[in-house]
Amino acid sequence: MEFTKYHGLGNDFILIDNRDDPEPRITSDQALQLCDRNFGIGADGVIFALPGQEGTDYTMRIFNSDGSEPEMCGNGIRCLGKFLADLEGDNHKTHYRIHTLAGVIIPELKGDGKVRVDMGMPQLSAAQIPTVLAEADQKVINTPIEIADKLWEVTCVSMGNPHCITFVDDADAIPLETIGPLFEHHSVFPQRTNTEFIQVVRPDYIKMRVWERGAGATLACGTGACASVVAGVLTNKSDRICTVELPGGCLDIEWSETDQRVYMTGPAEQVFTGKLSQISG
Ligand SMILES: N[C@@H](CCC[C@H](N)C(=O)O)C(=O)O
Repeated sequence: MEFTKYHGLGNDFILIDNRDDPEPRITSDQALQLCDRNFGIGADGVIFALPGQEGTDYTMRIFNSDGSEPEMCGNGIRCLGKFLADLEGDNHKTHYRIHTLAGVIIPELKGDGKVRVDMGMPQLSAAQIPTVLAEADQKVINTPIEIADKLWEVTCVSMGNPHCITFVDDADAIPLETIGPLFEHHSVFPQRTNTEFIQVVRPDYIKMRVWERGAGATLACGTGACASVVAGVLTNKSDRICTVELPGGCLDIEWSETDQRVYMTGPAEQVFTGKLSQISG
């Protein structure tokens, strides 16, 4: 089976051409093996380009590196946009309507090589995130939660997948490997959560470190960057148009006042193609 490796700011994925079959060619257990950085190809996730449904061009499904299936992936959908264009060749489309478990998401290939994505509207009620940190129809903004003997004020946002955002003075000082899993698996998040630690450099420039559900510390998270700007606006800490600096580079995010949708612009690069010689499971 052929595959292509892409990354978006160092958030890396194995892309599989699955356009002739609505079922992913490999199982979640096999995805876990392929993502292993010593015994497999190495990646933060496996992404499938599947046939479209409900009037869309294609469907995206993704497995995290632990084999779990998230609803959406921001860096991944930019990579998918580039992958589809590469597969379609010279006459490729520039906009794709992609069916995901988080609804229809639209990546647009720009002339400068970047990909701008209409990420849809953020969801803000506790039930939508989901979390039990507030009543089902209430927002979670600057809500205290005790983790590792410390009170953290968190703001929760769903970009189709769950995000828990904390504003800190120094993002580099956060011990991600110890604190990240405590957020991810906390009982107030019934579907676990992605966790972002945000340092506001200026209202139009924030610095983010992320612990991803099902993947751990990654170099970038597109849905996390979108959720963090939404959280910044809700807490009066950031502008609606904001650059997010991640360990792997910068993303430009806009939470539009006009249509309330979030737009993300950033790079996606092909790294290599390969063939799987064997895969068990
Ligand atoms: N890296 C991604 C998010 C991937 C899914 C996430 N780990 C989850 O389980 O929700 C991004 O760029 O958005």
